[in-house]
Amino acid sequence: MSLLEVSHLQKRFGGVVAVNDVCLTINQGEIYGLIGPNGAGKTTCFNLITGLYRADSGRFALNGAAYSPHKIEKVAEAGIARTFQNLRLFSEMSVLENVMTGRHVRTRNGLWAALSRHRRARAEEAETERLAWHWLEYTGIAQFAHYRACDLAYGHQRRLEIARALATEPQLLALDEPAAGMNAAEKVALGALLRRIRDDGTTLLIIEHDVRLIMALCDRLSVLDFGRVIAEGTPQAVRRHPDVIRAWLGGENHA
Ligand SMILES: Nc1ncnc2c1ncn2[C@@H]1O[C@H](COP(=O)(O)OP(=O)(O)OP(=O)(O)O)[C@@H](O)[C@H]1O
Repeated sequence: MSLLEVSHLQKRFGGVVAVNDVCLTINQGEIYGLIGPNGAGKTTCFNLITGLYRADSGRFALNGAAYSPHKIEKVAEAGIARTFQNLRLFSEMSVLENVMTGRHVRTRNGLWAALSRHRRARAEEAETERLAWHWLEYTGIAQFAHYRACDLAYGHQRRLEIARALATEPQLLALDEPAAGMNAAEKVALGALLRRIRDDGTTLLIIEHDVRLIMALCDRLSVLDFGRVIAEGTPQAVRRHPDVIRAWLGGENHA
């Protein structure tokens, strides 16, 4: 069953058509990849889906209903959470507090009420903290809960971004280059975490330059080139697609 359908998405920057008539369907419970050479339109596509940019044209449907990703908060409320290629943590806040900020999307009173002394807000805040601990355990960084985010090792900061995104209880978790800057062992561990997230019921959308990792991880993927989808399907099918070989993977390639 489809979770997110993107139809005829278009985005220009001046004379550049960054995303050109892109259609894709992400099914519930799968890991879906977006790959392509530099400048292919992956980030733009991702930013359109997650509300950072506004499309010139095109439509989105989430669980079969129209979805308009105009505002970041609306995107989170709709059940889509994302991480950023360049980490966007609250670097002076603790690891635990960072995850709690993710959870505030789902609480009734929100961050400001939580700062007040209202009894209901206090109870909600205790629940927020309990859930934040859960996500820290889940992502394997609970032992760093009281560190400042900026004092974590890079690989752990990436996990923290994932923990914070999971705290919003997303239906779709969108990850922008989650393996960037990681060593081989960290990538293997990341792959295991992402599979676990999928197996526990969250759908994933991933942009990643490490083709070997994404081919091993994704259930299906789309390949973009010059803003267009040139191939879509399982890693096995995509890897053999002549346009993909020509446009990008080529030669001894990384696949
Ligand atoms: N904010 C912007 N202003 C102007 N042009 C942009 C902007 N963002 C992207 N572009 C252009 O749109 C095209 C697609 O860029 P995009 O960043 O989406 O590609 P990408 O596949 O994510 O590339 P990379 O792998 O290098 O991150 C490129 O030609 C890029 O120069």
